[in-house]
Amino acid sequence: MAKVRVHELAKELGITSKDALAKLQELGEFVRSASSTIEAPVVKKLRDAYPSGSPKQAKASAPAQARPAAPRQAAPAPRAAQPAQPAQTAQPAPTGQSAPAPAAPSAGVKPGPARPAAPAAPAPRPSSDVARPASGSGPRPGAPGPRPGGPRPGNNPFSSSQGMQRPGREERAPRPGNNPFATSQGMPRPGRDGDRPGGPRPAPRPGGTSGIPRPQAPRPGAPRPGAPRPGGARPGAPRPGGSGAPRQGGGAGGARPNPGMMPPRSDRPQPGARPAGTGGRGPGRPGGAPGGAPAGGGFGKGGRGRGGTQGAFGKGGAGRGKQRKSKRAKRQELEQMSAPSLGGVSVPRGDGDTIVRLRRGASITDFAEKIDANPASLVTVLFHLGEMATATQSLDEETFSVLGEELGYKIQVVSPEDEERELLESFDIDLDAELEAETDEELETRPAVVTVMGHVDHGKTRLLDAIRNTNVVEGEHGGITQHIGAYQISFEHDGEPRKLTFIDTPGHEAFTAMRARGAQVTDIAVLVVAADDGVMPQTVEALNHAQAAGVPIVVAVNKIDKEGANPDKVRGQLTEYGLVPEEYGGDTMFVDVSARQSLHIDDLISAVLLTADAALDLRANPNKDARGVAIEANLDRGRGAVATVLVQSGTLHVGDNMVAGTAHGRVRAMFDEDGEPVEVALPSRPVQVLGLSSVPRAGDTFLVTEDDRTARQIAEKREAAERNAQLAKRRKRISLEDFDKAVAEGKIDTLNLILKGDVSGAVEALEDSLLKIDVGEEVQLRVIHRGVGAITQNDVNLATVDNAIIIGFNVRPAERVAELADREGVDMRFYSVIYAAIEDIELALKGMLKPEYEEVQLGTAEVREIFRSSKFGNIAGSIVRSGIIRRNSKARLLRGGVVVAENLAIDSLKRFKDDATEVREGFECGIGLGSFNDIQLEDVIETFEMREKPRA
Ligand SMILES: Nc1nc2c(ncn2[C@@H]2O[C@H](COP(=O)(O)OP(=O)(O)OP(=O)(O)O)[C@@H](O)[C@H]2O)c(=O)[nH]1
Repeated sequence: MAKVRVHELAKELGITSKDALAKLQELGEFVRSASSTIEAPVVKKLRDAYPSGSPKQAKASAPAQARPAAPRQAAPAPRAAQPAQPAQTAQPAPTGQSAPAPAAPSAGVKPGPARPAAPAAPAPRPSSDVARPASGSGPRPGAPGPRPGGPRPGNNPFSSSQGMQRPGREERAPRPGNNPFATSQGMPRPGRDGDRPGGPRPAPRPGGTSGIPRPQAPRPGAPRPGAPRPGGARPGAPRPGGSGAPRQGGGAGGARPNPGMMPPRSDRPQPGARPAGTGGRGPGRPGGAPGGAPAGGGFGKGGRGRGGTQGAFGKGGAGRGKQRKSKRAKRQELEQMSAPSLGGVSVPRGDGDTIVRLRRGASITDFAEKIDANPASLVTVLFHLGEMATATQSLDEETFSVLGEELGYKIQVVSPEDEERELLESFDIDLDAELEAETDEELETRPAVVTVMGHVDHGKTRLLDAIRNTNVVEGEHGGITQHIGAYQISFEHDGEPRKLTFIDTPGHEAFTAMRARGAQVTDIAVLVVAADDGVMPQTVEALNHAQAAGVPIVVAVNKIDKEGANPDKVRGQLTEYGLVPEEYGGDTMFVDVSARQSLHIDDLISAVLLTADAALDLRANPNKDARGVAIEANLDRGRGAVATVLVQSGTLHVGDNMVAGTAHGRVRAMFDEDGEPVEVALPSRPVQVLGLSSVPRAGDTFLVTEDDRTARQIAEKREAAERNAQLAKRRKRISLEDFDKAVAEGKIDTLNLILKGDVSGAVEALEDSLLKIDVGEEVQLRVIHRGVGAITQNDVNLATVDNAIIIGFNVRPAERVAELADREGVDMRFYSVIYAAIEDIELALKGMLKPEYEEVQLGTAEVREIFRSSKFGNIAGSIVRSGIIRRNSKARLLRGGVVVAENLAIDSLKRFKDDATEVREGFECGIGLGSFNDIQLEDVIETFEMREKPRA
């Protein structure tokens, strides 16, 4: 006679399979699942337990039986993930709303009692779940394991959670990650759930714990249970394999065994690190702890036997199963011990402190590469954390940190400088280590590199010419002098020939542009101030740039030949900016010169040399592959990419393989500033290089590699990184709103400001007032630059380099500067009232500034025709009357000048048959307003967007 299965017997007795299983467990019979067959003696035992077939008896006994399990849950967990158990115990707590208190622990142990209680629960449940408790009171036909409430995806490797169907997914609010228009691709931020309209989402739990929102307890399986995950508030977040509460049996040794709770592979012991295992492992062992029903959810050893009956006899079957295991299986098992199974995939797990460094804009594939995981598995894990991303899609820092935290890794998204360092390290090139390893013997003196800066028309170009003509030692150059971006002169100083390199691109534009790329080229700055004009806004700007870069300054007081020249006034003025002349007891050298008349140019050069000798250690190792910076570059019709590079260390030879930024190639030829061919270029030597594949940017670093392949690969990697970084949204540096966050995270402790105003008095007043703000101990306020006039590209560059915020007082950005600031993520603020600026800064320092938004109209369109589509609803054939109509922008509908519908969006936008992103004034288009269909002829569709409001 065929052996009877648990569910059949349960049916016969008029109880649920679950209750039958619970009862069996209580009776000391270890049965794996409802579909397991049981031996006659066991059948009898169960029959005896239900003489009248009343399920009530079974239910009544359940809490008592569950109770012993409770201490287990509370017991200190031996494994890292086990402390996650509180989530399980916490889970049932809300169940108590509808079930008696003892049911709480039992829910984690044994869902039996919880389930009957559920029908009384008013909590919202998805229909399938609601149906299930109802059936729980009577025999459940044909439930050989999976519950009738729906298929149990337990054994489905693609299933979202091993054990249970995931509740209420479809009724959840769309995750931001799935929204292609979302501003961040990220996960729900900490605390965001609370902000969500309607509060936390109800997360009906499958399997009968009733539809209660998950408490914001540490997720079972979270590596650090004490630390709630940033996304921890996602109530309905899928649970990793077998994780706690949803699988009611998970809590205490899988007291309610169920195939759905089994790990994807029956022979794989669920690592203790995963939640269900926390309960399942120990007590699941045959003859285990109190309440320790074996074979818990397939985690216990007893559950490993193939047939259902083995389960009923516990130990024996398990033992044999173990013996039969092959070495390979054992190895796999071992591997799995450290590989949490989240959503049916196994991923190598970190210990919580393992640091993984990723480039900005890195993708899942990059992360997978670092932890030696399958990218597809990580995609699945991420999906289970509520975020959808492809393997190659760039993720932001927060998404990575959530993913990393789940898997036990600390993710560090590295800065472009670190990124560059790491990129080179992957080619076994460590420039820092290389420099550090250089001994004094290897280092040789190199010429100083000088940049000339100053206000417009104060004579920078003229001075550079004058200096160039002072090239007295090697005066016999034969070629035609040409501008290549830099030149070198030889000069006799103290009876010794000395060389100096001048960057021939006057002004601080080049200077900051290079600094913005992380290239520190200049050793010394010559600040040119016209003696007849005195200190002017750009003088101050230049000075600030040099000081911010920590570069010593020599002041050239120019145009002393002019009438009205007052060099002393210049000295006095600059003293106010911290440049105190030597003759006044300071340490800055001032030299009065006339560029036009070439007066005292020698003195100026001597002053530069003296300052260099006094302040700088100008040495480099010439005996290695060259490293340096591209100063400028252009595409020449005949010669291809022509780049002027400055060798900073090593020696550059014709024939070397080099990579400069994203350009690479073999040095075909080199020329100096006189157009003369050069074979080798030593440190501090600027040369024009031919042979690169493309044009590098000013400030791109270059280096010589052993072979052309390495050069090419570095260039390609840089290009890819750049592309990724672009994709990973624009760089957000620091804004007033997130200043406090950055401080809290320890990223910054100083708020750098650049102040620009219409008149100097206002700027000074603003600065004075700002510096009076009491900012407390932890943060500092620093004005790194102040000036009069429009906000320039230089201001933005400086803000980029020094992570500053630009305050514009009665001034606006110059042309294209706003775009640049936007691209670089520089926060610019405009004010016309000083106290408003002060108030904002103060609020920002206290972390209380919130952005304000205002509506800005984009355009209007008049409806001329209505197309009815069964698929898309009504489409408004319209003509754009003003501005532009942009897809996905917000919209409202006006009829006769009256708003008839708000909160609409341009859901679809077409020009004839083609999709359009935007349609301009005067053009016709088809507009779909989503599900809104009440469109009439002559209606006006008005579109607008919300923009951050500039503070007055
Ligand atoms: N009298 C006199 N005029 C000078 C001297 N140096 C420069 N100039 C004049 O000042 C004007 C501006 O000189 P530039 O060298 O072009 O000044 P700059 O600072 O390079 O100017 P921008 O490139 O516009 O920033 C020219 O007409 C020069 O001839 C000087 O020492 N004496």
